Amino acid sequence: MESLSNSTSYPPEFRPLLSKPTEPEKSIEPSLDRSNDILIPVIDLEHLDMEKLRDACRDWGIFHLENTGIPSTLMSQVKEITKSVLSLPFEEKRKLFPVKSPLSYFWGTNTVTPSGNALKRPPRESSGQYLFEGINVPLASLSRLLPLSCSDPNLESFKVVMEEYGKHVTRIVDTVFEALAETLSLELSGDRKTSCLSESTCVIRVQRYPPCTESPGFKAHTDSSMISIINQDEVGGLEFMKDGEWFNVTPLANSLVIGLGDMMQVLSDEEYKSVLHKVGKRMRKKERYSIIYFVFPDKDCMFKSSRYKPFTFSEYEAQVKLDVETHGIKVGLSRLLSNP
Ligand SMILES: O=C(O)CCC(=O)C(=O)O
Ligand SMILES: [Fe+2]
Repeated sequence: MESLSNSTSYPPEFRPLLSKPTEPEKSIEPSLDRSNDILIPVIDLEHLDMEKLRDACRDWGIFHLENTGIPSTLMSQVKEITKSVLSLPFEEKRKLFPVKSPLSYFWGTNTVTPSGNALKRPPRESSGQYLFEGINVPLASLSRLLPLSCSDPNLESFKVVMEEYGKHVTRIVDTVFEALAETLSLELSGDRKTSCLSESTCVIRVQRYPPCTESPGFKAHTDSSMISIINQDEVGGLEFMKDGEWFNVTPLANSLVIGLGDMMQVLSDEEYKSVLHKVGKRMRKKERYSIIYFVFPDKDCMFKSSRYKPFTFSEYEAQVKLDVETHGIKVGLSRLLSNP
């Protein structure tokens, strides 16, 4: 059972909503509909089956990736250090990862754009409806953690482990992206490929969802990324939409979840679709952690396709940010249709 002794590690708005340890323990929460568990395709990175990969992308937009080559010790370290850092007292997280710095701590869905960037303003009152918190870790800015790391040994490990994890995921993304290009018969030059998978804009986001009776974690959205690599823990809660219905992504040990983002939808000329997903209600007594790696194109990467007006990635990001700030939701690619 989760102890509430660490409730001060949560934002004050979350605290009244956390599950009480005195509530009766149930193995399955009534709100967690197991009938919607579904086995998404499992792709073996060591023995890539192109046909299976194409079907997974065309019919699902989301799949498990196994045999990723990430050492199991590193996987455990990533999870442990994520837990340690996010369990620091709330005020300490704010101090260590200020809102305006690249390595920023955020909480509540209204503080983060769907492309994974923290909005530069404090959370609104209404942010209590979806409860989660996280730290944005742009890989290119990790070295800035160094001066901070003397003050807390956790931070030194956080930096080292995230850098190591980042290297592995970059390798994985490279292989997966090349395979996807092959399934689409896309002839991409080296420069185009580098521009589609910009290392300078890659972001890891570590997230924590509190034990909570009623509130879900993250509202339905598509990612603005090319590809997102979700490392969810055994608590589960990740859901996606297929043929108009929500399904649970049942956690699969030793694997990563690959989700296609909006930029893959455009690059593939809609052969593949970005996956609509959310984090729903979970086991009420358990915290949930996820580590997500978003791969974005370069800011000036230009996209030309049959359905959309030509645009650069930074134009898309700006549109998404504007929509989120003015309407509270991401409108997404439909903004850029050539024939709306
Ligand atoms: O926490 C998760 O598993 C997914 C969160 C998510 O979809 C996102 O951060 O874009
Ligand atoms: Fe997402």
